[in-house]
Amino acid sequence: MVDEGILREVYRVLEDRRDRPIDSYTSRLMRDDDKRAEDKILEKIGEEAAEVIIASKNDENLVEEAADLIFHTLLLLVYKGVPLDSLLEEFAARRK
Ligand SMILES: N=c1c2ncn([C@@H]3O[C@H](COP(=O)(O)OP(=O)(O)OP(=O)(O)O)[C@@H](O)[C@H]3O)c2ncn1[C@@H]1O[C@H](COP(=O)(O)O)[C@@H](O)[C@H]1O
Repeated sequence: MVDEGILREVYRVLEDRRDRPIDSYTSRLMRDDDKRAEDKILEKIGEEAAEVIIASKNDENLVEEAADLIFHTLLLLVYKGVPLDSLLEEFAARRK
């Protein structure tokens, strides 16, 4: 069983791609070029959200599509400089 530490690990890689860009998918998304980085990431989130809806309706690939949506949302948070702990604290604060 994989534990949730994988999310922290991936987050750390994304912060590294932001701070020390290489030729990779996430570094490219976080770089301003012909399109602004933020717009590229937001566009991906829109696409992935639509794919989650389709996957759910068709009962097909829901886990994969949800992972894509969550991944690109994490990428946005990284790009905006939000620490993972802020997200985790927000969930913890909502816990009743
Ligand atoms: N978890 C992911 C991950 N999930 C999804 N994706 C990418 O997100 C994209 C999903 O977009 P689509 O489903 O629209 O597929 P696509 O048609 O290939 O999309 P486009 O590339 O054309 O936009 C694909 O290119 C996937 O490869 C991811 N890319 C990277 N990671 C993690 O991020 C880390 C850093 O990635 P790199 O920047 O590639 O090193 C990796 O080590 C992984 O742990």
